[in-house]
Amino acid sequence: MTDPNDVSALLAGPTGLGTSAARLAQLLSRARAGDLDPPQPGLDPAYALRPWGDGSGTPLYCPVTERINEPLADEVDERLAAWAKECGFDDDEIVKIRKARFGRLVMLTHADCDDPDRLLIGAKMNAAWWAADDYYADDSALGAVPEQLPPRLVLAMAAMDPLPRMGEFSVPLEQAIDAERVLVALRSGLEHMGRYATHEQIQRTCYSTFAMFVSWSAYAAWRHTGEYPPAWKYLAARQHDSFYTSMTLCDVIGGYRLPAELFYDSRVRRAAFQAGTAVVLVNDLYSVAKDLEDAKPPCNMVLQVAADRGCSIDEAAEVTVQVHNDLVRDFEASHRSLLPVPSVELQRFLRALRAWMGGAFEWHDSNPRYKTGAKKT
Ligand SMILES: CC(C)=CCC/C(C)=C(/C)COP(=O)(O)OP(=O)(O)O
Repeated sequence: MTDPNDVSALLAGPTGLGTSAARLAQLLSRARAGDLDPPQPGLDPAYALRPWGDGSGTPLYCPVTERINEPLADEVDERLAAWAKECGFDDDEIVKIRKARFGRLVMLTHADCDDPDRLLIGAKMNAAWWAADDYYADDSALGAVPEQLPPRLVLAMAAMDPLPRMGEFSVPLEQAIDAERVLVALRSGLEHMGRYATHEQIQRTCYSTFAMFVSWSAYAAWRHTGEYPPAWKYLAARQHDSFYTSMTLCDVIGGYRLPAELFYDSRVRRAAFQAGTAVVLVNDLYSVAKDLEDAKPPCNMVLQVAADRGCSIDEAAEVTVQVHNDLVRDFEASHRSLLPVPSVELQRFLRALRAWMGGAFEWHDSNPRYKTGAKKT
């Protein structure tokens, strides 16, 4: 598998002479085989204009995919499937989890980590978030019911952030969590993270998840009333329902700690939201057909724009691509403006955000989850 600008892996991959030398050797042998395309003129080689979907629309301006290592992805996916069984997912559900390739997602997005056990943190957490999203929030066929969502999310928060003991009232709560595979997955994924993360890193992830749950509750209200939001309001919800949540794992998986005063610095936070929202727009572009198949379609930027403007899906997709491309350019500018900050951790984190965007594009583009038979209207 080739990415035209994979040479940026040299800049952004794991540090260490052995790793860099191995990457260099790999790239040289691919260059000799004519396997690398030249960088696109005028672009930072870390970015490319990437055709998406059937290739007929305006390309996405997106970071390149920095690392593709299929055996590593397979290893993480194997471990993830074993864990999903322990959590209580049934055989059919495990087949779906395997197909979604969350192990491959983290191999692609966390290009600065070669350790399958650390990558497994991201695979477990993303699988658990997506399970909550599918089973509770989005997918009617899997039992998502808007009216039941907020109470279900309350238990999800309890699973992630255990309550103090409350005598007899703790017993039914613990039983309810133990009996529900999605809650077990959230709790267990976070426990795995706890083997590597500080308390502060864990709580960052918890609270960004809980903010995400507020957005899910807004969608549930909109779906329940049938009054879907205009695109601007949908984007306000997407700020916290985005891959920013997944990106809170970047330093933990990368094996370092971005100090809180930098993680929460408004400039860094803005860059992370730009990155997280950009990927979520990629997700919306790839999800249109899947979302339209639902009896009560979930909110989606393309669908909201089409409804607002009374335009076609293709036209609304173009608008979404422009918003995405502007966000990525804004991220690039944010990254550039933060380069003078003398923190190795911050510089690694910003590169990790960029790598996340590039890897997530590749994952969406190649994932069967986003290839459905539905026709565009
Ligand atoms: C953080 C995380 C992976 C949460 C899962 C839900 C989420 C924020 C997504 C980005 C997925 O959004 P959406 O529900 O639109 O995704 P699908 O189209 O169902 O894949």
